[in-house]
Amino acid sequence: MNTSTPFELAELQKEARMGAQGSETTARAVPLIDLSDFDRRRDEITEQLWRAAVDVGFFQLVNHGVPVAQVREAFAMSERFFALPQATKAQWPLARNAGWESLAQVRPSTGVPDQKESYQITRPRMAGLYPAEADLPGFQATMLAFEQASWAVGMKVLSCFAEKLGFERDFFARAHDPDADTYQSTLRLLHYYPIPEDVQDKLDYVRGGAHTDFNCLTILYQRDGQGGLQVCPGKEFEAQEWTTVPPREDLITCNIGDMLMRWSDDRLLSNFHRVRNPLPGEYMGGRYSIAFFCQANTDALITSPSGKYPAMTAGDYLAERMKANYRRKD
Ligand SMILES: O=C(O)CCC(=O)C(=O)O
Ligand SMILES: [Fe+2]
Repeated sequence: MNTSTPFELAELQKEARMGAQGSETTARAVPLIDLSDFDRRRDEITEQLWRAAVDVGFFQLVNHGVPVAQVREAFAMSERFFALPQATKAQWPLARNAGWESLAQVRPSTGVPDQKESYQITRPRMAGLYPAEADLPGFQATMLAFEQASWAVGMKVLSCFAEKLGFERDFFARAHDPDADTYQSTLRLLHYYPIPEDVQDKLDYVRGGAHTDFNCLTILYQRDGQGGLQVCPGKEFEAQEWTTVPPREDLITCNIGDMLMRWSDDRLLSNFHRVRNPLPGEYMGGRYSIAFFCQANTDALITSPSGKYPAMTAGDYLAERMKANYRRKD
């Protein structure tokens, strides 16, 4: 664990203290919220989302409108992508949330690289970063459709938070305008490497280090049987008790990110989460997950109504967080 906290943002100072193993608890549950019949049930759903967001900061959505066939298709494409040779993927190096990296993300909580590779799609920044159609037929179209479907779920949830915060219903949809060239929401394909046999009984718990997300809201897809995700609610971060988030392919896991925490004056708290290594006897193969980060457009000004946080554009905010995560590449 890092003992010094050489970071300026308050979020990063907190994060640098979250690298310990902590303990696991089953005492709290991840709230499950049904989005079916959304327009008619909007008020009821808004109350449920708000309670989950305020109490725990993470929740799962069922009947969210993204067909499970589409989720499976996205995962199948993701597996095909990561199966490409390293040298091929290295042609699309990560820069500003677009492109591929392997073992490059060092979370401030752990100081060691996450045991994963990832590929990020931030639409306005993708020139030269997609595989050729001949090499991976249908990849780009599948991922762009999935990005759009995920954006729609994210904006539905954020529209409920907007109303509770006293903003216009479409406040966040405008701040995440997908047609603007300042758009910076990101679809991230993740692949945690399979655990080699010779270290299976020597693992520490870190596969992906503890962190809060930098964005407004995360939409996360997991695969049945590929667990490991754990969360620690923001308001309980001192206790460092972690709860497992069930990996179910029909659910979307959501968590509040730091942009929304600032925008809501800390009424909505971002939550720490991590991916722990499998324990002896658990599945030791690769873990695939897909995240969609609702990140306000670069020119959106994140203000804190009480003045607790200085106003900052979402572009500057994200750049600062990225710098702290990819220090070695600066
Ligand atoms: O892979 C996961 O389940 C979590 C990924 C994550 O937290 C992230 O990329 O921010
Ligand atoms: Fe995350």
